[in-house]
Amino acid sequence: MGREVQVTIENYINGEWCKPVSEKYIVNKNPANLAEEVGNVPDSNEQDLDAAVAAASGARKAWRSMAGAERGNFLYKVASIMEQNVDIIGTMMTREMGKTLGEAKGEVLRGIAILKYYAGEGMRPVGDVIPATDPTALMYTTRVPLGVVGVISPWNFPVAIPIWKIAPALIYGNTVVWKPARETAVTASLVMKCFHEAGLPAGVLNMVIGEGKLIGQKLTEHRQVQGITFTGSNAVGKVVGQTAAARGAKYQLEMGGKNPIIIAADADLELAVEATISGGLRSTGQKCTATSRVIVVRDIYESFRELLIERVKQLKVGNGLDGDTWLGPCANQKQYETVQHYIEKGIAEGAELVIGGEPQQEASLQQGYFVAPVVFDQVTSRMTIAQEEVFGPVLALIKADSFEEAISLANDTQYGLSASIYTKNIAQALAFINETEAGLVRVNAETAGVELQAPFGGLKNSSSHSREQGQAAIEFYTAIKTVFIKP
Ligand SMILES: NC(=O)C1=CN([C@@H]2O[C@H](COP(=O)(O)OP(=O)(O)OC[C@H]3O[C@@H](n4cnc5c(N)ncnc54)[C@H](O)[C@@H]3O)[C@@H](O)[C@H]2O)C=CC1
Ligand SMILES: O=C(O)CCC(=O)C(=O)O
Repeated sequence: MGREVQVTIENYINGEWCKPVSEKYIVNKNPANLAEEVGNVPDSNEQDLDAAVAAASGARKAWRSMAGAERGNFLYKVASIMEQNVDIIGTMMTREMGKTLGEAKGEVLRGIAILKYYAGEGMRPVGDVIPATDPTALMYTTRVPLGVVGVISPWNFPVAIPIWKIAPALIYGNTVVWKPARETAVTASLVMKCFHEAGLPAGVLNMVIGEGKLIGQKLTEHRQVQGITFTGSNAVGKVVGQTAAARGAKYQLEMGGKNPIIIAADADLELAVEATISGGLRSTGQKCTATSRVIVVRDIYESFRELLIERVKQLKVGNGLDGDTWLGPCANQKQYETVQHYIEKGIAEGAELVIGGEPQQEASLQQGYFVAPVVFDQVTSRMTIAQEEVFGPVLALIKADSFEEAISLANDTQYGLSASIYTKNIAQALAFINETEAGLVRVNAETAGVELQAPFGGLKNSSSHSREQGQAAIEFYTAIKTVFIKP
């Protein structure tokens, strides 16, 4: 690939592709090769956002008045268009944020499955009939959409996360203003193109690209936006929640994790090592559900550690478009610097860096944000790398004297998104399920791996205590209306 910019993308407002009012653009580069410019993306301002919110407000009435099945048909169409573009969207995702092509295409397929799932929601029951105290009356609940929903999405799952927010918002009758992460806005525009080609009525879904602290913040503050759904960092999530709450808007936050895997004394070590690697290092560790703390019971600590290191040595770091690459680069400069910061912090606080972290020697890797996957040994729960979200290919090994101590270490964090255990002992598995403070608990499976038909969300500081995906999504995107009819 040369230095030339590949594409210039635009905002999508009221059914049309629009230049940003500022006419300013930012260049997105390939994190695997910074010489490659992937696209020019709009640097929008408040006027672009106002136009998008006005379009979404204008489209509300007609969209919510349609039958659910009719709204569902649009989502089926989007899914079918996306099915024809899996390679294009997947390849762009890899070029724009670095994850391997296999993972990127897998994510597009997941987006398609989510669209189909929510398309079907348009035909499923809403509400209950509730006996009224007056036997001649009919009392029941129905659900109404919130109105305009603001979707603020991150760069780590640039297709699946926005779709798991946009699809339920639309099927339940809301209109949407979407602010994708600027870092993956070209991929976002390909997703938007699928909605456009499906013939969605003008204004129902709008996309404005720009800096989070401007467009995201203004979207959150906007009086004509009735709900805000956010996935990203805890620092920004807190501000989004406070801003929305201050003006009485509904909000939903999915934020960080510091997810533990417990390796019990009776675990199948081969399987546990595979799950640790897959959960911790796939997508270069940039998942909110990524395994970052590996809590191993003393009896098997040494054997597990040796197996893990041997296996990590085999992982091939490289450009995600190359077929033999297992691990791509960090997605952007900020993320790369964050990972370097935590590696230095881990060493400074006395953890032993057993493998990884060193600069890449291969010439082809010098131009990107590559980090060799890291395993830290001798980590204690009070160290920064055991407490703060790294969001990179860094595993922290923590030794537990007993199963009980392993659970208490697992819970020793402000976060509570996902947690897993490897054990063959049913009593231990049940104790883990009962006592672990996490919204997603997995036995003999890795910490990552969210299923679209099941509720997803965290405890403690990982979320605003709401749930996304599956039928749980209806709770955020609608309000209950209780109806009483007397003949
Ligand atoms: N839970 C998750 O899946 C994710 C977690 N993160 C965490 O966040 C860290 C930093 O990554 P960032 O990309 O900087 O995350 P971020 O929280 O800044 O970005 C997430 C989204 O929020 C937008 N945003 C930024 N400032 C905003 C504001 N003031 N008001 C409204 N929206 C705003 C961004 O443009 C993006 O669309 C990562 O190292 C990781 O720890 C990042 C991405 C996803
Ligand atoms: O584990 C997954 O598949 C989903 C991860 C996720 O939701 C995130 O990183 O934001």
